Amino acid sequence: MQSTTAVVLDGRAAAAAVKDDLTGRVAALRERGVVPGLGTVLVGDDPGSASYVRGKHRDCAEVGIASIQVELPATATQAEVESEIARLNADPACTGFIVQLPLPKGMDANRVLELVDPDKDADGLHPTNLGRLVLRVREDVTSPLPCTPRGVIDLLGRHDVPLDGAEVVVVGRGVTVGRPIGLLLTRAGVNATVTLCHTGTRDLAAHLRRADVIVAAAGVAGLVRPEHVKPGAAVLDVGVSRVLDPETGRSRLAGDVDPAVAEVAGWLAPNPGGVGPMTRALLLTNVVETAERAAGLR
Ligand SMILES: Nc1nc2c(c(=O)[nH]1)N[C@@H](CN(C=O)c1ccc(C(=O)N[C@@H](CCC(=O)O)C(=O)O)cc1)CN2
Repeated sequence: MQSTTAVVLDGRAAAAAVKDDLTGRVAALRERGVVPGLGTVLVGDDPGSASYVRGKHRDCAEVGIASIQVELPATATQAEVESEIARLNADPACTGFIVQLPLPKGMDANRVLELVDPDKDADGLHPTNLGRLVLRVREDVTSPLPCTPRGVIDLLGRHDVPLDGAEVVVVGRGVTVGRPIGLLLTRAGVNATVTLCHTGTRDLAAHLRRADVIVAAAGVAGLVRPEHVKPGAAVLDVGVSRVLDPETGRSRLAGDVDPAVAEVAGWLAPNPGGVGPMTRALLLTNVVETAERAAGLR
């Protein structure tokens, strides 16, 4: 039995609080005749992606956001996906939408993301919205922000994890987490110093050992081990990969962080139960904020 010392950054509890707040805001919008609606575009039959999309629509039902679900087979062409994007851009019932990533091999995901109307970009991944995040270092960013990085910062803030002047090491340079999170964490008012590590990083262990905060989003099971973590550091496990469980002989999902890190870290966002539920909650937040802006409430 391991003795756990880290404070758990409980994403399920935090997401419940976010959704509770959103429920009241959606009701206020509905009173004004505005019904926020989230659209999702799911291409292919990846069971993980399908399950994430189902979760997003369950969340919508909980807070009163309408759901629009588009599903295309793995054989769909680029043109078919693009025509669904055009349809959602034009649909007044859809106030925000996402394209579930990853798209099947061979599809140009960047082109698809660029076709989403930036004012309906519930993921904050359109180049215009990412560009606004780059440009607005000191003022508030009033455009949608990428959901997972926003969830990470929200979770840290709720637990008073110090970020001002903190050394943050992010592992993974993907577009949904690694690349945008540095932009959010280095904004004036947050003031973290961010190192973005990736598969080309020469001495990852050395970077990890000096971090006050580690955000592990590499998709490599058990990558961050207790000997990599400075005592008292905050560790957020965002990575997901599939591994073979030697005890059951079955494959299962695994995070990037060895659970034994809880004995060294000051705070730990586990996976599952940490950042994942916040990704979903902040997606709803983006949808509600977009509708509030359109209704002149922000
Ligand atoms: N268009 C996007 N695609 C993807 C994103 C994204 O933000 N936008 N992120 C990930 C997947 N993702 C959301 O889409 C996501 C991943 C995990 C979870 C989650 O709640 N996980 C649970 C565990 C799984 C479960 O219980 O079902 C947890 O961590 O506790 C939510 C959303 C890639 N694609």
